[in-house]
Amino acid sequence: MTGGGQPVEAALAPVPLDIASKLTLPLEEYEKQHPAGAQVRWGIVGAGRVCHDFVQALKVLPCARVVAVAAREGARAEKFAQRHGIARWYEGYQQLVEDPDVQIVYVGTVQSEHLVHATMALQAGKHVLVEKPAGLDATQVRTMVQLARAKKLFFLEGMWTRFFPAVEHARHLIFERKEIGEVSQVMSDFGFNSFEQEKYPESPMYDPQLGGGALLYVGVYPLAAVSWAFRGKAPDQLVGVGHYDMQLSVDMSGSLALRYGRHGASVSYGLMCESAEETSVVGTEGRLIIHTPAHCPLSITVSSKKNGRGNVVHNQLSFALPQSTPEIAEAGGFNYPNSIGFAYEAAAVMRCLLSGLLECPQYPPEESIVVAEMMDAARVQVQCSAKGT
Ligand SMILES: NC(=O)C1=CN([C@@H]2O[C@H](COP(=O)(O)OP(=O)(O)OC[C@H]3O[C@@H](n4cnc5c(N)ncnc54)[C@H](OP(=O)(O)O)[C@@H]3O)[C@@H](O)[C@H]2O)C=CC1
Ligand SMILES: O=C1OC[C@@H](O)[C@H](O)[C@H]1O
Repeated sequence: MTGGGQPVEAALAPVPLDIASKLTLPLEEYEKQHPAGAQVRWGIVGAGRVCHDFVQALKVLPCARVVAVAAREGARAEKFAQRHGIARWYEGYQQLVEDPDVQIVYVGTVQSEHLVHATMALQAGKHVLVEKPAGLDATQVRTMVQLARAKKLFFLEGMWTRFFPAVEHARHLIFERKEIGEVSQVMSDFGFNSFEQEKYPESPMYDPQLGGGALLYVGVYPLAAVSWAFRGKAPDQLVGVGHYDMQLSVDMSGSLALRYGRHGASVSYGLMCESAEETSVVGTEGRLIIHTPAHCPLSITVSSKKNGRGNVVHNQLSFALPQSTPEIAEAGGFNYPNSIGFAYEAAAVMRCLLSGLLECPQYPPEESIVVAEMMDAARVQVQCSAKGT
């Protein structure tokens, strides 16, 4: 698309990971690059908490326009539309994906429904940004990727972490400036006390039928972090243990070890308590820490190794979030930490659409599949360990 909102016709080859960091731009620069008056018209599937946060973040991007929202119940969609000044609302998602004014659909529904709703949108000829985890397993993710490619439509799993300037800069320092040498070890964790925000046991977060559980909700983040540090490669080996809530049959925490040739990674995640939430990438000549909250980070420390054990020089870098607006405050702020940072992901998506790219170099579909495969492997291991088999 060259502006003006025509559908993307040409599928372009995915951009190699190496140039991902060259797409890092301050938000104003994204806007300047767009042709005058260019707009991307979003439709929102779901009227829950993350949909609210995503729509709030779009408000800092002049190129973004939300034209419609849909919920299972009309009254809920209507209330959401009124709150955010959205022109049209629908009862049921099908009508939204058929709305000719919608160019890209944001799927923010419960995890078990991502495949259903992303497929619905792609079948209707709409580009798709689907919340993490894209699917419940690798087969589901492959199905969506294949469909998007067959229809020459944009598809991205909303692994929003990738688009935070802190992460894009970390990748630039590691892979282009080779600041820490060869990546050798990665440690990443994400845990929070879900009982503070989710009703137990009613919340979808604890319902295996709705895609609940620690691995799919939070384990996906440290696994995706390990994945970028090892350049999207699949690990040679993955072993893991974890804890299950036996009454609900849902996983509540896990610890995984991964081997990549002679290199390795460790990952832990859980829904029962708040962890330090850092990602640490250790190389032969230094290390880089993505500071907490590592799934939506604002700072990193690069440490260069000098001669002699323990002799390192640290350099901390901070990246401010986009500035909020009175309009955002009036609509009730955000439900989740640093959600205004959804603007980075949305800006990158719109930049792709406006320049005809059907896949985001920051998180190519192949990598979503690799991460889903890791989760498939982890699930088997964690289940066995939890059941003592
Ligand atoms: N990137 C991020 O930082 C975050 C991502 N997420 C992800 O967003 C997704 C939704 O999470 P969140 O917004 O917190 O959840 P909510 O419970 O607030 O919203 C759930 C949404 O799912 C829809 N839905 C569709 N079918 C069902 C069903 N059978 N049962 C219940 N709900 C259904 C609801 O639809 P309707 O409105 O039509 O009633 C609602 O919009 C998850 O994939 C989660 O992992 C969540 C938080 C932050
Ligand atoms: O992705 C997420 O899913 C669960 C949320 O509670 C968490 O904050 C988040 O970012």
